[in-house]
Amino acid sequence: MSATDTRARLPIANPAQVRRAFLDLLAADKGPAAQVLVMYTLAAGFSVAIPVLLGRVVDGIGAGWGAADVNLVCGVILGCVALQFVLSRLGRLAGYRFGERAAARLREDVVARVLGLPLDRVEQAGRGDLGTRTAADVNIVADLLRDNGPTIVTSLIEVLVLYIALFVVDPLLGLVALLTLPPLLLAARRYLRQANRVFTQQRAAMSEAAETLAASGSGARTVAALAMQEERRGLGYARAETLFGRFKRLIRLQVEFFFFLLWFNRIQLLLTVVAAAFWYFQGALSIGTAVAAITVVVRIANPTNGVMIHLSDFQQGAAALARIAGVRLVESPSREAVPDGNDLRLDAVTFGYGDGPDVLHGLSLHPRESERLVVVGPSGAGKSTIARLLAGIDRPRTGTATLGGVPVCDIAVENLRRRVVLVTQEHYVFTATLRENLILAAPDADDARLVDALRRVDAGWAVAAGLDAMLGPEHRQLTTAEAQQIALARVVIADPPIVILDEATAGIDPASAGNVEVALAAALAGRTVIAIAHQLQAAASADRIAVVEDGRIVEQGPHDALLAAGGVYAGLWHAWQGD
Ligand SMILES: Nc1ncnc2c1ncn2[C@@H]1O[C@H](COP(=O)(O)OP(=O)(O)OP(=O)(O)O)[C@@H](O)[C@H]1O
Repeated sequence: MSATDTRARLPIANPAQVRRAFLDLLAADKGPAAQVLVMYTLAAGFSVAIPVLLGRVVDGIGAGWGAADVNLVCGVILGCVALQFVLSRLGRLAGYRFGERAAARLREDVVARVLGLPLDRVEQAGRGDLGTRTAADVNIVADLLRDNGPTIVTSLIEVLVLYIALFVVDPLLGLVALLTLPPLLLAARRYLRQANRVFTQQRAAMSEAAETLAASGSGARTVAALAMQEERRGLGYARAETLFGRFKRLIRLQVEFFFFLLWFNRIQLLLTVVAAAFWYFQGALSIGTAVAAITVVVRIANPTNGVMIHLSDFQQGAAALARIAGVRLVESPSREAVPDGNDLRLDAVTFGYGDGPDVLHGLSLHPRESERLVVVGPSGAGKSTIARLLAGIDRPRTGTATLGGVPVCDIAVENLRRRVVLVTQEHYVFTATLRENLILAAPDADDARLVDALRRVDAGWAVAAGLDAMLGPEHRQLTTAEAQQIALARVVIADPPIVILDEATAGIDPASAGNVEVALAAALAGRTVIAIAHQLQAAASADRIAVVEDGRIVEQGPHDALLAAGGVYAGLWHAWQGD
């Protein structure tokens, strides 16, 4: 199968869909979300009371208050400080709890959705895109919900309450402070627009870089065999360079905006001080009111900066959520058809990958029950594509691929895999226990059935290790032959009537070939087998051989008959024999 770097990316949710996804997250935990909001609002209220009361003390001293009055108000101020501290801590704690729960829900949801995606869509999307969405993007949204989200909400509430308080203290000074806001809002809007664009580009560049890295890593042997190291390295550097450029642009934008913020705070304070001084000397306001208003404006700077600085986090979170919610937009055709029996067949199918040309041209193939059918043909003829259509991974463009009279792609995956199992060269062993690796094939299988399957595929080493043994790179690293035995044990456990083998035994070193042969014979006994073969050795003993050339079946029959016919198969056979 050829791997390309131009992939059909998964969709990205539009702003309305992102809002919906965000509201869904909030709605799933309404109570705690409301609790966070109430605590922060109360904390902001007490925080605003402090400068207002301070102004009272200043005016009170001017009006001849005694020590008892001053002490009383100062005591109230201290009480406000304590309450504000306690409430904001409690709010933060509730915010963290809410954020953690929401992040966990999001993570579980996206993993479940990715696992439910049609296989051809997963392949088209590529590991980089899916990996970025399920890991990096979920982390960004989780951070937003846990850390920056509560900070933005607190800061926003505090800013609102402080402006209201400023108007209550002195409407004219409130107006002066408010007049400085339009330039800030305009600058924030401009910054967000640019940052959004750069951030989206940066995320895309990150996916591309991850994709290139994953493809070069998993295809390392092919890269080495085709001497493509320089090309892959060049592509990797180019993608990393693009990513670095996007990072730099984002940071430059942030630095410029933060510099603007610094000057905004200073100018807002300067204007308020000048206006307060002017109206004080005019006798329009008391010194206490001036002190209270100026203290409020000083306090406004911090939460304003908090909101502004975290706005880009909010935006990054929204962009990440758009990518996560995009996974939901992939249409998964409903698979509710129920096959009547296990008759698997291709009838006049044409198929091509993506928008590419047809690679199968009106091909028909009908494996009979318990038949051992071997499909041979030159490289690129379409053998693996036939296996994919039979296994229900891809849907034909025209013609039909049916099992028990219904389209294979319309059968629920769990139902289909009980009847048809595809074994490829890629035998994935998960970092998990041996039991967990086996039980994937039949979740209700008990230990005795698992051990029996291991014995049947001659995996004595696995029986000795025990079902609780951990497998995977950091535990027990399996050889290719051992991984293959696990894959074949899964077939025995799943016990399907039909098995499709796509180069399942390729890549095995001759020393282990004996073990694998035993395992294979055990896994295939009594089943209908469709084997895609490169080694013609396997074909000689087949019930029937189908020869594929350029997406068409050009010959069919048993080995001896095809050899005697002297056609394409005979040519391949003699070439393989080295005659
Ligand atoms: N994912 C894909 N995207 C685009 N084209 C593909 C893809 N997989 C296969 N093809 C193309 O489809 C055609 C048939 O490929 P297929 O892998 O089915 O052939 P094959 O006979 O199994 O070849 P091989 O023996 O080399 O595996 C080839 O031209 C191949 O380049």
